[in-house]
Amino acid sequence: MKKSKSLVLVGMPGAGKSTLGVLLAKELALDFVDTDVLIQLRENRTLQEILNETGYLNLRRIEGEVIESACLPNHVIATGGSAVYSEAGMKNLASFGPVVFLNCSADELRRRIHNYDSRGIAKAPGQSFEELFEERQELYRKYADITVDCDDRDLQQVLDQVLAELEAADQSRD
Ligand SMILES: Nc1ncnc2c1ncn2[C@@H]1O[C@H](COP(=O)(O)OP(=O)(O)O)[C@@H](O)[C@H]1O
Ligand SMILES: O=C(O)C1=C[C@@H](OP(=O)(O)O)[C@@H](O)[C@H](O)C1
Ligand SMILES: [Mg+2]
Repeated sequence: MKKSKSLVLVGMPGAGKSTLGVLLAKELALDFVDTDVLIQLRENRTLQEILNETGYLNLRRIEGEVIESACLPNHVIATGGSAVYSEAGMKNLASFGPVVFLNCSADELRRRIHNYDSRGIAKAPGQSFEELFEERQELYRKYADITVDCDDRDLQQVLDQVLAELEAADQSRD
C-alpha cells in the first residue's frame, strides 16, 4: 500500500511547528491539523486548564491517546512539543508520512519564547528550560526522518528548506 502524503512536524515549543505547518499545507495542497487543537476539542478545555487541573503527566497521557488514535492521511500535522514522549503516538503519526524535526538552538528558542513558565509546557515543576531542551533533543532526533536547522532562518527560508529536503528524500527513494 502506498504511504499517505502526510508530513509530521516535531520540535520544541517555539520551533515554528504550528506557524510553518499552515504554510506547508498551502504549499503542498494538503489539509492541516494541529494536534494541540485535537486535544482541546476532545477535552473541551484548554491545554493550560488541563495542566493546571490535572498536571503535566496527565496532559502527556491525553496527548499520547489523541495522537495514537488519530487518522490523518494527507495532512501536515503540527504536533505539540511533548508529543515525542508517546512512542505509540509517534509510531501512529509516522505511519502517515515522514517526521520533520524543526531544530532550533536553546538560545534561538529563548529569543522567541518569553513566557516559558506560563506557556503551558508539559514539564516537571522546577525543570529548567535547558534541562528540558537536553532531555527532548534526544527524542526529536530518535523520531526524525528529516532534520531542518531553523536558527538564522526566517519562516520562508525554513519553508523552502523543508520542501527541498522532502524533494531530496523523494528522489533518493526513486
Ligand atoms: N523561522 C522563524 N523565525 C522567526 N520566528 C519564528 C520562526 N518560526 C516561528 N517563529 C515564531 O516563533 C513563535 C512560535 O511559533 P509556533 O509556530 O507557535 O511554534 P510551535 O508550534 O513550534 O510552538 C511564533 O511567534 C512564530 O511566529
Ligand atoms: O512542549 C510542550 O510541553 C507543549 C507544547 C505545546 O505545543 P507547542 O510545541 O506547539 O508550543 C502544547 O502541546 C502543550 O502546551 C505542551
Ligand atoms: Mg504549536
